[in-house]
Amino acid sequence: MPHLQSRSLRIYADHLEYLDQTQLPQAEQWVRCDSPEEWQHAVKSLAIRGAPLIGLSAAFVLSQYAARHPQSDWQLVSDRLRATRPTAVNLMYCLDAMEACFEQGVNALAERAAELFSEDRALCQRMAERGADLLKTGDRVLTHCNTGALATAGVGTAIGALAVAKQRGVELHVFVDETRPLLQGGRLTAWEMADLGIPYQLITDSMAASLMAAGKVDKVMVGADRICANGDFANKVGTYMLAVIAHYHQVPFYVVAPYTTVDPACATGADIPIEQRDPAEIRGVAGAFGEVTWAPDNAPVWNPAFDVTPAKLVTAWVLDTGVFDAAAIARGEHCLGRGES
Ligand SMILES: CSC[C@@H](O)[C@@H](O)C(=O)COP(=O)(O)O
Repeated sequence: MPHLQSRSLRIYADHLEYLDQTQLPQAEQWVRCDSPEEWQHAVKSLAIRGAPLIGLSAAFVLSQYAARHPQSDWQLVSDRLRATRPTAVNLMYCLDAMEACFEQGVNALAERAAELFSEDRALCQRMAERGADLLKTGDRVLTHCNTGALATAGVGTAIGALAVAKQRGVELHVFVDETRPLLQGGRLTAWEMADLGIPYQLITDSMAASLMAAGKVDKVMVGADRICANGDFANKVGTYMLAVIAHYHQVPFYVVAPYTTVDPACATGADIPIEQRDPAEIRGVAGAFGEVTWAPDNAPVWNPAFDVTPAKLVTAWVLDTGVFDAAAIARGEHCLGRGES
């Protein structure tokens, strides 16, 4: 029996198992992870993905490594884990928390990782309830990428809000952006909507503008990988485009995230490091779910995994600590909750 479990992670005393998100929804395959190297491979391939889940799984991998190798250089391993994906700051948050326990030894590390896991579950619930307060029966909500239970220890971020609304009896219709190039929407969010029993329709990312022009979208809700001091935020590439068209069509645009995604050290979006990925993902479909190429071999590619949405396009930032408008963000109120849980 695992000590701790979420929709996509099982924690045992000396190893973890993850639900391989590259195989979903065709197969629900749990994979054992015994080492930092295996974890890095899983995270780079997006078998483990989503800002909170990346950070939480890293905390357990580090604690289990430390228990197995009490004499080795834990800092070196933490540095390697930290460098695996650069954009989502939750990874840095979790590793900072773990490094602060190095001197207290392996038991303290295991306890800290478990605390981070329980904390994330509670943060999800709080932000999801605040997000659900913004939704009413009949709302047609457009979302991007995957922000549900698969990506966190709890109900999720933006999808968490949809799930809580559904539990309250609020009847929604969700438009799911397919989310090119790695199809987190088409594969994972569509699967989670069906699991939650929320009516949805899948669209390609390029259909969002005409859907809004047709008056079919009431709200946009997305997650975040890093929120800056000025409210700019990084999220899955395509989010910025959605924010621009939502602004043009006067559709409210909400970002839902835990305080662990806020990075007060990033003054503006220009400070966020954006991950560049394998050109093969754009030349066709690449990854564990298959490989088909349609572009010319070696076609030059630009493949950023994330983009930055400027604060001026956001209607409100829905955090576990509160719902913040532009004036509250300008006063830095979203940064105040950082460090408290
Ligand atoms: C958990 S929600 C926030 C984000 O992590 C999510 O929207 C996202 O962009 C995930 O990107 P991914 O590359 O799939 O890890």
